[in-house]
Amino acid sequence: MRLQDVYMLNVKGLARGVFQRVTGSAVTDLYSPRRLFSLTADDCFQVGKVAYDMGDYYHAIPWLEEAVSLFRGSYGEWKTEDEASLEDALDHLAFAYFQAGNVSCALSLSREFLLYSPDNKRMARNVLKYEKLLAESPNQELAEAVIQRPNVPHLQTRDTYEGLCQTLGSQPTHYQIPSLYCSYETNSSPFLLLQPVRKEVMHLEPYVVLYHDFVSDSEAQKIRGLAEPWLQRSVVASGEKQLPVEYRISKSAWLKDTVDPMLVTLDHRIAALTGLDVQPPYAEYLQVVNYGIGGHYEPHFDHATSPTSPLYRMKSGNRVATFMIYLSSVEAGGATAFIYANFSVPVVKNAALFWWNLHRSGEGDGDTLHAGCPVLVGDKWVANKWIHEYGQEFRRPCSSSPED
Ligand SMILES: O=C(O)CCC(=O)C(=O)O
Ligand SMILES: [Fe+2]
Repeated sequence: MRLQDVYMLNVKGLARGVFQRVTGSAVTDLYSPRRLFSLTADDCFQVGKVAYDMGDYYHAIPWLEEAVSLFRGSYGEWKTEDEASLEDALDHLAFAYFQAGNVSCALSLSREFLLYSPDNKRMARNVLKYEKLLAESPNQELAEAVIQRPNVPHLQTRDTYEGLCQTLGSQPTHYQIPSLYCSYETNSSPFLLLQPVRKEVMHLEPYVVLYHDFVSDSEAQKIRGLAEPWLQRSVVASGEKQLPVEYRISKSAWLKDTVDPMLVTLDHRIAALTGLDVQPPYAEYLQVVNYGIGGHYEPHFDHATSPTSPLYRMKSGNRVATFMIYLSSVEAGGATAFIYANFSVPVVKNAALFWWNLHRSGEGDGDTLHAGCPVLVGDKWVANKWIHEYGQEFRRPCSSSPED
């Protein structure tokens, strides 16, 4: 349902196995599967039932509609794996419509139910109730109640966020801005002089750059393999505690440099490229993150915004910068969206995204609000290296100007 909302997918299409965004009359393919895997009536019923049980009729109705229409089409053909039937779907859909204020739909579906189960007393009572309601206020018949999508209270930036996720990172106008250029980065490091890294400036304020082929395929695979046995549901800082939350759905693991010498090499490469000190305690261990289908990280800041944040336990200040490596590709979805800066970066396997979270004054840069869009198809892996303020005093000198 999250995927359906964020990518504006239509239920009929999903049930047929296609991933299309439908806005008005425009239809865009977000993913073209090589083979169509369609959903059964029972599959659609199960999805609708999840929403129904939460009282979320906005999502329940289209899924139950699809279930009813598929069950109708195959009535009499009984599939052994089916848990539900046309009657179950009609029953749930009728009640969902009633709850949503559409009594006439509730009535006709209930009558249809009685054709198949004429002895059902509960349904017979419902039919009488709906008939009475309609007789009392005949306008109900016309009431095409529009149900609102359940609101996600903490996500005020939802529309911008979803728009940026839907474009899947393609923002052509950005490539027409001359200050956004590509170059070979050596950063005066002897290490990089021998093998420069291809740098793509994505945005200036906040400064966000993408380093292509920062790791090799085998390094990415190795990092994923090292983390895999340690993966656990991701948490976020909430006050002084760390908690699992709906707005961050992924698994993650911390990898100490002592786990494998390759991680030391990786640190040296990050240090050469950023010019920053990434030795503990000036940077955190590598955090490897895995998102499954529907996994996401809604808009957030990487730096602490409260003085009681557990991020300060390292006693090396706030997170001055983020260095995030894409350890996999994805088939669809999963872009990294910068909400206020209004751009998104597609998942580019082996590339690394770097940005400053803090101004030179030490103040958090509110324009770095960003998110990991839900994965539509695929298995997304990233690794975060969070670099702290202390240790960088001569590498990124501070400034009193709040703009710097
Ligand atoms: O997965 C992404 O694209 C973003 C991840 C992120 O922002 C984080 O882990 O803090
Ligand atoms: Fe983040």
